[in-house]
Amino acid sequence: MKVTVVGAGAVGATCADNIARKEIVDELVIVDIKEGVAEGKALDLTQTTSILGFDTSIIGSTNDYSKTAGTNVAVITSGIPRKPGMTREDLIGTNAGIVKDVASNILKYSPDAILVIISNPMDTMTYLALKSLGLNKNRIIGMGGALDSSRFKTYLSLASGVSQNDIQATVIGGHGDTTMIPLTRLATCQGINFSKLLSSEQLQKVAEDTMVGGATLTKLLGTSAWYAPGAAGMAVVESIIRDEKKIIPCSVYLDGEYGESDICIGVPVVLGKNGVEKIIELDLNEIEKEKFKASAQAVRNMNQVLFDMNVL
Ligand SMILES: NC(=O)c1ccc[n+]([C@@H]2O[C@H](COP(=O)([O-])OP(=O)(O)OC[C@H]3O[C@@H](n4cnc5c(N)ncnc54)[C@H](O)[C@@H]3O)[C@@H](O)[C@H]2O)c1
Ligand SMILES: O=C(O)C[C@H](O)C(=O)O
Repeated sequence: MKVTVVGAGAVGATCADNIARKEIVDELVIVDIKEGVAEGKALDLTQTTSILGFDTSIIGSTNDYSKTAGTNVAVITSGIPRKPGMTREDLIGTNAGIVKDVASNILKYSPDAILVIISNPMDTMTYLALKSLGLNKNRIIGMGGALDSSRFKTYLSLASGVSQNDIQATVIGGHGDTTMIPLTRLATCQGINFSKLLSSEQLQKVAEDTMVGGATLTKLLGTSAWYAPGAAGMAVVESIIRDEKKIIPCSVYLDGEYGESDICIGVPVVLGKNGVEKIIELDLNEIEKEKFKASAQAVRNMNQVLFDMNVL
Protein backbone atom coordinates (compact mmCIF):
# COMPACT_ATOMS: atom_id res chain seq x y z
CA MET A 1 0.00 0.00 0.00
CA LYS A 2 1.17 3.51 -0.78
CA VAL A 3 0.11 6.83 0.74
CA THR A 4 1.09 10.31 -0.46
CA VAL A 5 0.89 13.38 1.75
CA VAL A 6 0.92 16.66 -0.17
CA GLY A 7 2.14 19.61 1.88
CA ALA A 8 5.18 19.01 4.11
CA GLY A 9 4.21 21.75 6.55
CA ALA A 10 3.01 21.40 10.12
CA VAL A 11 -0.07 19.24 9.44
CA GLY A 12 1.36 17.24 6.52
CA ALA A 13 4.59 16.32 8.32
CA THR A 14 2.72 15.39 11.52
CA CYS A 15 0.26 13.26 9.56
CA ALA A 16 3.15 11.57 7.71
CA ASP A 17 4.94 10.95 11.01
CA ASN A 18 1.85 9.26 12.47
CA ILE A 19 1.29 7.14 9.35
CA ALA A 20 4.95 6.07 9.25
CA ARG A 21 4.96 5.02 12.92
CA LYS A 22 1.81 2.92 12.43
CA GLU A 23 3.51 0.84 9.69
CA ILE A 24 0.28 0.66 7.69
CA VAL A 25 1.89 1.32 4.30
CA ASP A 26 4.84 -0.03 2.33
CA GLU A 27 5.68 3.38 0.97
CA LEU A 28 4.98 6.92 2.13
CA VAL A 29 5.64 9.85 -0.21
CA ILE A 30 5.71 13.48 0.93
CA VAL A 31 5.37 16.23 -1.69
CA ASP A 32 5.83 19.97 -1.30
CA ILE A 33 6.30 22.87 -3.69
CA LYS A 34 9.11 24.42 -1.62
CA GLU A 35 12.49 23.19 -2.87
CA GLY A 36 13.99 20.56 -0.58
CA VAL A 37 11.41 20.71 2.23
CA ALA A 38 9.67 17.39 1.44
CA GLU A 39 13.02 15.62 0.93
CA GLY A 40 14.28 17.12 4.20
CA LYS A 41 11.22 16.07 6.22
CA ALA A 42 11.30 12.58 4.67
CA LEU A 43 14.98 12.16 5.58
CA ASP A 44 14.45 13.54 9.10
CA LEU A 45 11.50 11.16 9.68
CA THR A 46 13.51 8.25 8.23
CA GLN A 47 16.19 8.94 10.84
CA THR A 48 13.61 8.31 13.61
CA THR A 49 13.17 4.73 12.33
CA SER A 50 15.78 2.98 14.48
CA ILE A 51 14.95 5.10 17.55
CA LEU A 52 11.21 4.46 17.41
CA GLY A 53 11.40 0.96 15.93
CA PHE A 54 9.25 1.18 12.81
CA ASP A 55 10.13 0.31 9.25
CA THR A 56 8.21 2.42 6.73
CA SER A 57 9.93 3.63 3.58
CA ILE A 58 9.53 7.44 3.35
CA ILE A 59 10.52 9.51 0.33
CA GLY A 60 10.24 13.22 -0.33
CA SER A 61 9.65 15.04 -3.60
CA THR A 62 9.73 18.68 -4.64
CA ASN A 63 6.69 18.80 -6.90
CA ASP A 64 7.63 15.67 -8.90
CA TYR A 65 4.35 13.77 -8.94
CA SER A 66 5.78 10.83 -10.91
CA LYS A 67 7.11 9.65 -7.51
CA THR A 68 3.51 9.41 -6.27
CA ALA A 69 2.45 6.92 -8.98
CA GLY A 70 0.40 4.03 -7.61
CA THR A 71 -0.83 5.93 -4.55
CA ASN A 72 -3.83 4.29 -2.85
CA VAL A 73 -4.68 7.23 -0.58
CA ALA A 74 -3.50 10.84 -0.98
CA VAL A 75 -3.79 13.34 1.86
CA ILE A 76 -3.92 16.97 0.73
CA THR A 77 -2.67 19.47 3.31
CA SER A 78 -1.10 22.00 0.93
CA GLY A 79 -2.11 25.62 1.29
CA ILE A 80 -1.95 28.42 3.81
CA PRO A 81 -3.18 28.17 7.41
CA ARG A 82 -5.11 30.96 9.13
CA LYS A 83 -3.60 33.50 11.50
CA PRO A 84 -5.29 34.77 14.70
CA GLY A 85 -8.44 36.76 13.91
CA MET A 86 -9.02 35.03 10.56
CA THR A 87 -11.69 32.45 9.72
CA ARG A 88 -10.97 29.30 7.72
CA GLU A 89 -13.18 30.74 4.99
CA ASP A 90 -10.72 33.65 4.54
CA LEU A 91 -8.27 31.13 3.02
CA ILE A 92 -10.40 30.24 0.01
CA GLY A 93 -8.77 32.72 -2.41
CA THR A 94 -5.30 31.18 -2.01
CA ASN A 95 -6.12 27.56 -1.26
CA ALA A 96 -8.71 26.83 -3.98
CA GLY A 97 -6.15 27.06 -6.80
CA ILE A 98 -3.58 25.03 -4.84
CA VAL A 99 -6.00 22.21 -3.96
CA LYS A 100 -7.41 21.98 -7.49
CA ASP A 101 -3.92 21.82 -9.00
CA VAL A 102 -2.53 19.31 -6.49
CA ALA A 103 -5.57 17.01 -6.70
CA SER A 104 -5.34 16.84 -10.49
CA ASN A 105 -1.58 16.09 -10.29
CA ILE A 106 -2.27 13.19 -7.92
CA LEU A 107 -4.96 11.76 -10.19
CA LYS A 108 -2.67 12.04 -13.24
CA TYR A 109 -0.32 9.43 -11.74
CA SER A 110 -2.77 7.53 -9.52
CA PRO A 111 -6.14 7.48 -11.28
CA ASP A 112 -7.66 5.17 -8.65
CA ALA A 113 -6.49 7.10 -5.58
CA ILE A 114 -8.84 8.00 -2.75
CA LEU A 115 -8.36 11.64 -1.69
CA VAL A 116 -8.44 12.91 1.89
CA ILE A 117 -8.73 16.70 1.92
CA ILE A 118 -7.45 18.64 4.92
CA SER A 119 -6.69 22.11 3.46
CA ASN A 120 -9.15 24.81 4.54
CA PRO A 121 -11.89 25.81 4.12
CA MET A 122 -12.11 22.03 4.16
CA ASP A 123 -15.76 21.38 3.16
CA THR A 124 -15.39 23.77 0.22
CA MET A 125 -12.03 22.28 -0.83
CA THR A 126 -13.57 18.78 -0.70
CA TYR A 127 -16.44 19.93 -2.93
CA LEU A 128 -13.96 21.59 -5.28
CA ALA A 129 -11.85 18.43 -5.63
CA LEU A 130 -14.93 16.28 -6.21
CA LYS A 131 -16.48 18.59 -8.81
CA SER A 132 -13.32 19.56 -10.67
CA LEU A 133 -12.06 15.96 -10.98
CA GLY A 134 -15.49 14.38 -11.54
CA LEU A 135 -14.64 11.57 -9.12
CA ASN A 136 -17.08 9.11 -7.65
CA LYS A 137 -18.33 10.47 -4.30
CA ASN A 138 -16.94 7.52 -2.30
CA ARG A 139 -13.38 8.61 -3.21
CA ILE A 140 -13.39 12.14 -1.77
CA ILE A 141 -13.25 12.55 2.00
CA GLY A 142 -12.81 15.80 3.90
CA MET A 143 -11.09 15.50 7.30
CA GLY A 144 -12.63 17.78 9.91
CA GLY A 145 -15.20 15.87 11.97
CA ALA A 146 -12.57 13.45 13.28
CA LEU A 147 -10.64 16.39 14.69
CA ASP A 148 -13.67 18.32 15.94
CA SER A 149 -15.00 15.20 17.66
CA SER A 150 -11.66 14.64 19.40
CA ARG A 151 -11.78 18.23 20.68
CA PHE A 152 -15.38 17.65 21.80
CA LYS A 153 -14.18 14.60 23.78
CA THR A 154 -11.34 16.62 25.33
CA TYR A 155 -13.70 19.34 26.57
CA LEU A 156 -16.27 16.77 27.80
CA SER A 157 -13.47 15.01 29.68
CA LEU A 158 -12.13 18.24 31.20
CA ALA A 159 -15.62 19.26 32.37
CA SER A 160 -16.61 15.86 33.79
CA GLY A 161 -13.32 14.30 34.90
CA VAL A 162 -13.93 11.03 32.99
CA SER A 163 -11.40 9.54 30.57
CA GLN A 164 -11.52 10.78 26.98
CA ASN A 165 -11.11 7.15 25.93
CA ASP A 166 -14.46 6.18 27.46
CA ILE A 167 -16.35 8.93 25.60
CA GLN A 168 -18.47 8.56 22.46
CA ALA A 169 -19.20 11.98 20.99
CA THR A 170 -19.70 13.29 17.48
CA VAL A 171 -19.51 16.63 15.73
CA ILE A 172 -21.41 16.99 12.45
CA GLY A 173 -21.98 19.91 10.05
CA GLY A 174 -19.43 22.23 8.50
CA HIS A 175 -15.84 22.50 9.76
CA GLY A 176 -16.25 26.17 10.66
CA ASP A 177 -16.31 28.25 13.86
CA THR A 178 -20.07 28.80 13.52
CA THR A 179 -21.10 25.84 11.36
CA MET A 180 -20.02 22.80 13.39
CA ILE A 181 -22.61 20.99 15.49
CA PRO A 182 -21.33 19.13 18.58
CA LEU A 183 -24.12 16.65 19.33
CA THR A 184 -24.30 17.09 23.13
CA ARG A 185 -27.66 15.25 23.35
CA LEU A 186 -26.08 12.05 21.99
CA ALA A 187 -22.74 12.20 23.85
CA THR A 188 -22.16 9.27 26.20
CA CYS A 189 -19.52 7.82 28.51
CA GLN A 190 -19.62 4.01 28.79
CA GLY A 191 -23.30 4.17 27.85
CA ILE A 192 -24.11 6.94 30.36
CA ASN A 193 -25.62 10.02 28.74
CA PHE A 194 -23.70 13.20 29.52
CA SER A 195 -26.94 14.85 30.67
CA LYS A 196 -26.45 12.67 33.80
CA LEU A 197 -22.86 13.89 34.29
CA LEU A 198 -22.99 17.59 33.34
CA SER A 199 -25.54 20.40 33.68
CA SER A 200 -27.10 21.85 30.53
CA GLU A 201 -24.99 25.01 31.13
CA GLN A 202 -21.82 22.92 31.28
CA LEU A 203 -22.80 21.05 28.11
CA GLN A 204 -23.51 24.36 26.36
CA LYS A 205 -20.04 25.64 27.35
CA VAL A 206 -18.42 22.39 26.10
CA ALA A 207 -20.21 22.83 22.76
CA GLU A 208 -19.09 26.46 22.47
CA ASP A 209 -15.47 25.61 23.32
CA THR A 210 -15.52 22.79 20.75
CA MET A 211 -16.82 25.06 17.99
CA VAL A 212 -14.02 27.58 18.50
CA GLY A 213 -11.45 24.87 19.28
CA GLY A 214 -9.38 25.66 16.18
CA ALA A 215 -9.58 29.42 16.75
CA THR A 216 -8.47 29.01 20.39
CA LEU A 217 -5.35 27.15 19.29
CA THR A 218 -4.68 29.60 16.47
CA LYS A 219 -4.71 32.45 19.01
CA LEU A 220 -2.29 30.58 21.29
CA LEU A 221 0.06 29.40 18.54
CA GLY A 222 -0.07 32.30 16.07
CA THR A 223 -0.96 29.75 13.37
CA SER A 224 -3.38 26.84 13.34
CA ALA A 225 -2.91 23.51 15.12
CA TRP A 226 -1.12 20.41 13.79
CA TYR A 227 -0.76 17.59 16.36
CA ALA A 228 -4.46 16.64 16.60
CA PRO A 229 -5.11 17.48 12.92
CA GLY A 230 -2.19 15.26 11.84
CA ALA A 231 -3.35 12.41 14.10
CA ALA A 232 -6.94 12.74 12.88
CA GLY A 233 -5.71 12.63 9.26
CA MET A 234 -3.83 9.43 10.07
CA ALA A 235 -6.96 7.85 11.63
CA VAL A 236 -8.94 8.50 8.43
CA VAL A 237 -6.15 7.02 6.29
CA GLU A 238 -5.75 4.01 8.60
CA SER A 239 -9.42 3.07 8.43
CA ILE A 240 -9.24 3.09 4.61
CA ILE A 241 -5.87 1.37 4.21
CA ARG A 242 -6.64 -1.36 6.76
CA ASP A 243 -10.30 -1.62 5.69
CA GLU A 244 -11.27 -1.09 9.32
CA LYS A 245 -14.86 0.08 8.62
CA LYS A 246 -14.59 2.63 11.45
CA ILE A 247 -17.39 5.16 11.80
CA ILE A 248 -15.72 8.57 11.59
CA PRO A 249 -17.45 11.90 10.95
CA CYS A 250 -16.09 13.23 7.64
CA SER A 251 -17.09 15.76 5.02
CA VAL A 252 -18.68 13.75 2.20
CA TYR A 253 -20.95 14.39 -0.75
CA LEU A 254 -24.61 14.18 0.19
CA ASP A 255 -27.19 13.07 -2.33
CA GLY A 256 -30.41 13.36 -0.36
CA GLU A 257 -29.06 12.19 3.01
CA TYR A 258 -29.96 14.56 5.86
CA GLY A 259 -32.27 16.30 3.37
CA GLU A 260 -29.29 17.85 1.52
CA SER A 261 -27.88 17.42 -1.98
CA ASP A 262 -24.91 18.65 -3.99
CA ILE A 263 -22.83 19.56 -0.96
CA CYS A 264 -19.87 18.14 1.02
CA ILE A 265 -20.45 18.44 4.76
CA GLY A 266 -19.62 16.51 7.94
CA VAL A 267 -21.68 13.40 8.80
CA PRO A 268 -20.71 10.03 10.29
CA VAL A 269 -19.50 7.58 7.62
CA VAL A 270 -18.10 4.06 7.49
CA LEU A 271 -14.56 4.21 6.09
CA GLY A 272 -13.06 1.15 4.43
CA LYS A 273 -11.00 0.08 1.40
CA ASN A 274 -13.50 1.72 -0.98
CA GLY A 275 -13.36 5.04 0.87
CA VAL A 276 -16.82 6.16 2.01
CA GLU A 277 -18.68 2.84 2.25
CA LYS A 278 -21.80 4.08 4.02
CA ILE A 279 -23.30 7.33 5.25
CA ILE A 280 -24.91 6.96 8.67
CA GLU A 281 -28.12 8.98 9.07
CA LEU A 282 -28.45 9.94 12.73
CA ASP A 283 -31.88 10.40 14.24
CA LEU A 284 -31.65 14.17 14.81
CA ASN A 285 -34.28 16.10 16.75
CA GLU A 286 -35.91 19.22 15.31
CA ILE A 287 -33.36 21.67 16.82
CA GLU A 288 -30.44 19.62 15.48
CA LYS A 289 -32.12 19.36 12.06
CA GLU A 290 -32.49 23.15 11.97
CA LYS A 291 -28.83 23.61 12.93
CA PHE A 292 -27.77 21.18 10.19
CA LYS A 293 -29.86 23.03 7.62
CA ALA A 294 -28.30 26.37 8.61
CA SER A 295 -24.81 24.84 8.54
CA ALA A 296 -25.44 23.39 5.08
CA GLN A 297 -26.61 26.79 3.82
CA ALA A 298 -23.40 28.44 5.06
CA VAL A 299 -21.28 25.73 3.41
CA ARG A 300 -23.31 26.09 0.20
CA ASN A 301 -22.66 29.86 0.22
CA MET A 302 -18.90 29.15 0.30
CA ASN A 303 -19.25 26.68 -2.60
CA GLN A 304 -20.85 29.50 -4.58
CA VAL A 305 -17.64 31.52 -4.08
CA LEU A 306 -15.82 28.82 -6.10
CA PHE A 307 -18.11 29.53 -9.05
CA ASP A 308 -17.75 33.30 -8.55
CA MET A 309 -13.95 32.84 -8.56
CA ASN A 310 -14.19 30.75 -11.76
CA VAL A 311 -12.30 27.83 -10.20
CA LEU A 312 -15.40 25.73 -10.85
N1 LIG B 1 -9.29 20.16 8.07
C1 LIG B 1 -8.70 20.32 9.25
O1 LIG B 1 -9.16 19.81 10.27
C2 LIG B 1 -7.43 21.13 9.34
C3 LIG B 1 -6.65 21.11 10.51
C4 LIG B 1 -5.46 21.85 10.55
C5 LIG B 1 -5.05 22.59 9.43
N2 LIG B 1 -5.85 22.58 8.33
C6 LIG B 1 -5.44 23.28 7.11
O2 LIG B 1 -4.34 22.56 6.53
C7 LIG B 1 -3.58 23.46 5.73
C8 LIG B 1 -2.10 23.32 6.07
O3 LIG B 1 -1.85 23.78 7.37
P1 LIG B 1 -0.35 23.77 7.94
O4 LIG B 1 -0.42 24.26 9.32
O5 LIG B 1 0.29 22.46 7.65
O6 LIG B 1 0.33 24.88 7.01
P2 LIG B 1 1.90 25.02 6.66
O7 LIG B 1 2.09 26.39 6.11
O8 LIG B 1 2.71 24.57 7.81
O9 LIG B 1 2.11 23.95 5.49
C9 LIG B 1 1.53 24.06 4.23
C10 LIG B 1 2.49 23.49 3.22
O10 LIG B 1 1.84 23.47 1.94
C11 LIG B 1 2.86 23.70 1.00
N3 LIG B 1 2.29 24.09 -0.29
C12 LIG B 1 1.72 25.27 -0.65
N4 LIG B 1 1.32 25.22 -1.94
C13 LIG B 1 1.64 23.98 -2.40
C14 LIG B 1 1.48 23.33 -3.65
N5 LIG B 1 0.92 23.94 -4.70
N6 LIG B 1 1.92 22.08 -3.77
C15 LIG B 1 2.51 21.43 -2.73
N7 LIG B 1 2.69 22.00 -1.52
C16 LIG B 1 2.25 23.26 -1.37
C17 LIG B 1 3.71 24.80 1.62
O11 LIG B 1 4.97 24.89 1.00
C18 LIG B 1 3.77 24.32 3.06
O12 LIG B 1 4.91 23.52 3.31
C19 LIG B 1 -4.17 24.85 5.98
O13 LIG B 1 -5.04 25.21 4.95
C20 LIG B 1 -4.92 24.68 7.29
O14 LIG B 1 -5.95 25.61 7.45
C21 LIG B 1 -7.02 21.88 8.26
O1 LIG C 1 -8.41 26.18 12.92
C1 LIG C 1 -7.90 26.09 11.82
O2 LIG C 1 -7.85 27.04 11.03
C2 LIG C 1 -7.22 24.82 11.40
C3 LIG C 1 -8.08 23.62 11.52
O3 LIG C 1 -9.22 23.71 10.76
C4 LIG C 1 -8.38 23.25 12.94
O4 LIG C 1 -9.55 23.10 13.28
O5 LIG C 1 -7.42 23.10 13.73
